[in-house]
Amino acid sequence: MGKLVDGIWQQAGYDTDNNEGRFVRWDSSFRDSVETDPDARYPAEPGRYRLYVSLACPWAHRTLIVRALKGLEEAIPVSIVDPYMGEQGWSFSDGRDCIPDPLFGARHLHELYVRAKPDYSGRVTVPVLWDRRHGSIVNNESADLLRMLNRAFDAYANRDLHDLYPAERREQIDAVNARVYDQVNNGVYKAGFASTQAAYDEAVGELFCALDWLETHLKGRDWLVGEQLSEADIRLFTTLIRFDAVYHGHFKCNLRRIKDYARLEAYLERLYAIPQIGSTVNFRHIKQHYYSSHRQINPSGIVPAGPILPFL
Ligand SMILES: N[C@@H](CCC(=O)N[C@@H](CS)C(=O)NCC(=O)O)C(=O)O
Repeated sequence: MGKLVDGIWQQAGYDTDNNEGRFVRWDSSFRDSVETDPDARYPAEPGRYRLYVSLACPWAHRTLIVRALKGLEEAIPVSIVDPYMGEQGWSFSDGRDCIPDPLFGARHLHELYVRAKPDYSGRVTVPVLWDRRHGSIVNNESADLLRMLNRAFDAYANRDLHDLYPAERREQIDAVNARVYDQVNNGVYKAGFASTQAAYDEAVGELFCALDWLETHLKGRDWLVGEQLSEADIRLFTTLIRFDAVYHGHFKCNLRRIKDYARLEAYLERLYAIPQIGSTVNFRHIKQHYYSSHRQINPSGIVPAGPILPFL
């Protein structure tokens, strides 16, 4: 595990020492947008952009779901990193379900970051949307990428899909996203990487409080906001689907499993049953990545056999 400092790769874990044992997520660095306007710096064009993802990563997973729901597989090709994130960070390999980098034959994802910005300093994360024309990273923030994939590429989408962020629901979606991001999506990481008991207790308490709230919120509802799937559901799904298999054990989020929440479990199954969503889930990469990469919390790197789940 490491990061780039002035374009040079260095070993670096997550710094919790300066935050009383708390894991603090960094801000994404590349925040440009692909637009429908043909005169924009990054206009939507088929084949021009490439998405770099990990099938293990819940943030990257969001983008794969919207890409599949919209039928953008041909317009936006994808590279899939190896699930093991080792000393060189994310790497490309010819492992099962991996897709190497055809543009530069890169061995590691950090090579792309340096191509985009030779003096880049920061963590090297997925997802990444790469622009072949300018030879740069357009954006590496999944929340932004979801919005782009939702509308900007409509001219090249092979499937009709309703707006996942409709104007009349934005306020509600933003409110749900804010809580789900802090206490659930990032909440599991705050619990898993906490380096003091107090920081762990705080994160786990907030996480299960939020899950209890979601369980109540889903009473009489199929979706988090409104009458149809929205980006809020996709953002929650990628954490829920990993929960019982990884976060419960590896990140010590073990007060309950999703299986123990009747409505959340039914909701998770409803989402998983959507073919374009279910087909993006890869438990082999998910379990392999977390258990083998985070040696600070699982020194042996052993990937557990279970649990036995309906999805696995
Ligand atoms: N805010 C970013 C977070 C992305 C992120 O943290 N990705 C993780 C994988 S799950 C990563 O690439 N981590 C590499 C590292 O920690 O060095 C987003 O939502 O896109």
